[in-house]
Amino acid sequence: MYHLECIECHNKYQASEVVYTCTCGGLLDVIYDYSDIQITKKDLIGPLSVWKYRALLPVEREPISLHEGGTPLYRVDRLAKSVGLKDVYIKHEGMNPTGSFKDRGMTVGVTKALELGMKTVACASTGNTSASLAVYGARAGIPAVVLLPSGKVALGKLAQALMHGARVLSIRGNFDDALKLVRDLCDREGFYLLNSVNPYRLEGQKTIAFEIADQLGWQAPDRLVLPVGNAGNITAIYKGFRELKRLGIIDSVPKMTGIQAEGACPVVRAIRNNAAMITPEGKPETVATAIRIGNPVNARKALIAIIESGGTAETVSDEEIIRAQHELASLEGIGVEPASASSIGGLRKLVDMGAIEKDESVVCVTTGHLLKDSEHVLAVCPKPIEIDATIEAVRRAVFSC
Ligand SMILES: Cc1ncc(COP(=O)(O)O)c(C=O)c1O
Ligand SMILES: N[C@@H](CCOP(=O)(O)O)C(=O)O
Repeated sequence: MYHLECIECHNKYQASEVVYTCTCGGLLDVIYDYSDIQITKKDLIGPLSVWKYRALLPVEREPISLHEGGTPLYRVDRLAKSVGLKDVYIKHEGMNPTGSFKDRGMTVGVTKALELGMKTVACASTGNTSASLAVYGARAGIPAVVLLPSGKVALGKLAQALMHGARVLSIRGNFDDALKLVRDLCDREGFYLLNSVNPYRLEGQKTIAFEIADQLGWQAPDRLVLPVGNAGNITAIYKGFRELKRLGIIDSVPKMTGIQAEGACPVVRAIRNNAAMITPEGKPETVATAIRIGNPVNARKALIAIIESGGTAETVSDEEIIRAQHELASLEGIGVEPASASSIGGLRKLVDMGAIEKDESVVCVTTGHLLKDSEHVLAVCPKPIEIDATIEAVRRAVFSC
């Protein structure tokens, strides 16, 4: 049993209602009757996947699934040494079916759409959400409409949305404008909104916490570091860890640590200013297009997650993001898109500042795959060396520095 509840005024809504925010404007959470959920570590033996944790997911029907979740948790000792820590892991969400963590949310969200009898799904996106919605919409056999900020979406993501048959609208405006428009469109046309303001979508994403704890032998790391854009993922993962603690499966919740780009950092500013709410930024800008967001819809939930857990938030420059992306790729063989690399850049910066203790165990979430944004890769890496097709030319090119 579960219902929706406003995080501000605690007004309750039935699970069967199509509602995204409270009448007071507050964000909603899915609240379970936890006394009804009798799961122990023994019930959770078996291969990882989102649907392994079905007892903690708000869905009754057969899921629309492409085997999402079950992503690797890599121990990264060379990176750890380089930043000055002992225990660092990467949870590589780029290994999901469409190459980002959004699939965890969409498998639950699109399944919920069918359960609620919705006929069309829609979202605004900086790229990954739309790629995932297009794929899961196709899998479910229902139309998807996606609104993207014109000229600011990585080609790999755009290609996914197009190939999987979404109706792709390129908006002359930024992501925040597109989100406002799609919310209006969904209200007017009865489309099902699958941005992270939809609390059911975030339920899928909380399984990142379940998997990390599962992979660490039912222990939480001391700290979780991840990029923050629309701020849904940090709140979803925090909820996941809190639920495990409430059920007695883990003993502690990690310090939730959000990283934003310098040019799009309303959450970091709010944390620095001890503010209860963010001040939206009108012109967000960063090389990490996935987190080029000035008015994160889940800001209130994210601030609560960071403050309650004893975490923090920090910015990284575009140069730091690109350096971290190179470092993770070359030191550890893990290829991620720029937004994801911000968590590594942020980790280094926080260690240098003394804000992370040397003996903390840290999991960085890398949210999207390197190949999502190959134009960026080609722009920041050296060009291939073009030579004649002779062994002499090959040897000269191999051995010259
Ligand atoms: C690759 C990637 N990383 C990070 C984020 C930020 O996640 P959130 O919006 O949940 O804060 C996004 C998009 O939202 C993304 O696509
Ligand atoms: N980076 C996101 C932005 C939208 O976030 P959402 O979680 O609210 O859907 C994207 O990939 O579009």
